[in-house]
This record gives sequence, C-alpha cells and structure tokens, in this order.
Amino acid sequence: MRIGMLVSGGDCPGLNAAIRGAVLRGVDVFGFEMIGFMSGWRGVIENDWIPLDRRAVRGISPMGGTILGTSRVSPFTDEGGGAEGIRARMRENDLDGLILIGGNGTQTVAQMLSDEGINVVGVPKTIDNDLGGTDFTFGFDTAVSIATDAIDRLRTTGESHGRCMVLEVMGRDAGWIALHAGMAGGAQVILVPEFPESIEQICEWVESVRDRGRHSLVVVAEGFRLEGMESEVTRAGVDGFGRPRLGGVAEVLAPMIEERTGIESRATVLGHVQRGGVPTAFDRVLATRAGIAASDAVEAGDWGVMTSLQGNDIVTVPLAEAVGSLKVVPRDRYEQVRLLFG
Ligand SMILES: Nc1ncnc2c1ncn2[C@@H]1O[C@H](COP(=O)(O)OP(=O)(O)O)[C@@H](O)[C@H]1O
Ligand SMILES: O=P(O)(O)OC[C@H]1O[C@](O)(COP(=O)(O)O)[C@@H](O)[C@@H]1O
Ligand SMILES: [Mg+2]
Repeated sequence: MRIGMLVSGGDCPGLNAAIRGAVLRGVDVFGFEMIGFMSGWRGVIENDWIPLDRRAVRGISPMGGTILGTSRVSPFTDEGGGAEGIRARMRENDLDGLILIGGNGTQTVAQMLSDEGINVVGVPKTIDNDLGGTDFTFGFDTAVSIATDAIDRLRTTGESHGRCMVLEVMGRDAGWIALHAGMAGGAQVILVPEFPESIEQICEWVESVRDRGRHSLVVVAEGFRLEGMESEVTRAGVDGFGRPRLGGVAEVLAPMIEERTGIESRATVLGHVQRGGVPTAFDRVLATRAGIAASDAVEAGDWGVMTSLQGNDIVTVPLAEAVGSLKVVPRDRYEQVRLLFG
C-alpha cells in the first residue's frame, strides 16, 4: 500500500504528533510506503513531496507547526484540476489513498473527493474545536491553555491598575476557546460568536464587578458581534480561501466600555500565539492516537471516514457526519456560564 498525506487549513499544535502516529503505525506495523505532500494541495498540484519513513518523523511529536507545511490552496481550481487532477497525480505516484489532516474546510474537500471515488481518510485538527463528528480536536487544549495563561497574566496587571482588561481569542464561528479559557481563568464576561450581547449589558456586568471592588476580565472570541452589528470586526485583506481576516473586536469593545463606564480599559489580541509552540501532553496523545487510527482505517480499507474522539475512544465516522454542521457552543452551555457574569 502506498499512501500520501497532507495538512490543509490553519496549522495547530499536535499536527506533527499525528503525522508521526500515522507513519509509525503505517510504515512500521503495516509495511505501507508513505509520502507527505508539502503545503497542502499546493504540494499535490506541484508534485512536491517528501518520503515519510521512521527517520522523517523522529522526535517531532513535541514540535508545534507541521513538518509538511500547510496552506489554504484549493484543489478545485483550474490549476488543481479537481478530483481528476488529484486522481492523475495519485496514479503518477502510485498512491492507493490519501490521509487528509485538516479542519472543517479540509474535511469538506475530503468528502467531495470521496464522493468522486477517491480513497481518503480524514484526521480532524482545529484549535477552534468547531468540527462535528468528534468530541474534541487536537490543538484545542493547547490553545485553551495558552489563552488561560494570558488571562492569568492580564488579571494581575489589571487588578493592580483597577482596569477592565479585554482579551480577544480566536474563534471564527464557534466560541469554544473563549468559553473554556474564560471558565478556567474566572473571566467576568465571556463573549462568543453564537450569542450576540448588547454593549449596555456588557457595561452593566463590568460595573457590577467594579461595585464589588474588583476589576473585570472580559474574554471575547474574534467572531463575536455586538447586538445589531451586521458583520464581524475584520482586518484588511482576506485569507488564502478569500474569506475576510477577522480580528480587532477587543479593540472596538475596550474604548466603548471605557467611554460608557469611565473605567480605564485595555485590549489585548492574543492572535497566532494560540496556534504556536509545543502541544500540551493531552494534544500530543490525542493527535498520536488519531494518526494511528488513520493508518488503521487505511489498512482496513475503511475509506470515506474521519477519525473521531468519542468519549475516551478513537473511532471512525463517515465524513458526512463531520462536515454536516459546525459544532458551535450550545445555548445551555452558554446560559450556564452567563448566569455567573458580572
Ligand atoms: N466548500 C469548499 N469547496 C471547495 N474547497 C473548499 C471548501 N471548503 C474549504 N475548501 C478548501 O479547503 C481549504 C481548507 O479549509 P479551511 O477552512 O481554510 O481550513 P480548515 O480545514 O482548517 O477548516 C480551504 O482553504 C479551501 O481551499
Ligand atoms: O490567520 P489565519 O491563518 O488565516 O487563520 C485565522 C483563523 O484560523 C483559525 O485559528 C482556525 O481556523 P481553521 O481551523 O478553519 O483553519 C481561526 O480561529 C482563525 O479565524
Ligand atoms: Mg475551517
């Protein structure tokens, strides 16, 4: 069996552990030959790949990023040639199947290719934790740990100055990082894309914290919109897939809070620090198990599936189950913490 592997979409801590898990299982246990395409679909389009053997994955599990690189290049362009182009490239490289490591976008592509009869197995990754069909994705735990550390640090300086500190974390469509880091760090207000709030309500919470003699720590996901706001706050430019680049909502909220409450406020945008550096032990284990499971699925001829964490078990689920809908913060989880705001 000869298998190609690639990473597509935003990177996240744990990708290397997943690659290593798949290679150790696939090459050492099942005797596969494996290759890794560089920078996602760009590597497929340009036939840019490296052999993936035991030596190639030595010691990479604690490393952030990905040894294969990643991109948001789509295979469904004239250059990529869509399913036909990929099929031709696979034939050229004598590949029996592909392991596609990525988030909701990548798994959507995996599903489209599977529908065209191409052998694919998906491995889920995203710091946003917004992918359906799995309880958690690797990268999320690391991002939450980094965001929680940021809250802990902002708290001491905020407390010293009696300021309202507004921390912006990632989360385009789903507020899981904000919710979990906010809970872990004891934030007084947590704002997520799923549930718009009014500026009046936010200021009421901040003032009630001040009235108790404390300072406020507000965590806001980048995709949050104030009630009545038509769209998210964006930076100039678009990402590799042509979507607006999000960011800056904390810098909008902090001056509004200061103006309305008279409480000095500061904004911090955590940004890509959340996606960098070493993965937590939890993410390394989850990623390694996901990689192993991907090679198991290949060996079993279980194509058109994604590896998935369900409870404590790693299983496979049909790709359709994973990409059918985004996994967003449910109302009851938000309401539960909202009662504690202020
Ligand atoms: N519906 C789609 N149709 C065609 N290509 C898509 C689609 N969704 C995503 N892609 C491709 O897959 C890439 C990865 O998706 P993206 O959302 O950027 O990252 P992730 O896989 O981490 O969610 C996109 O940049 C784009 O090239
Ligand atoms: O700066 P980039 O690489 O375009 O990525 C920003 C986006 O990537 C994410 O971290 C994760 O997105 P994906 O999992 O879809 O790649 C989002 O939270 C954020 O909006
Ligand atoms: Mg995505």
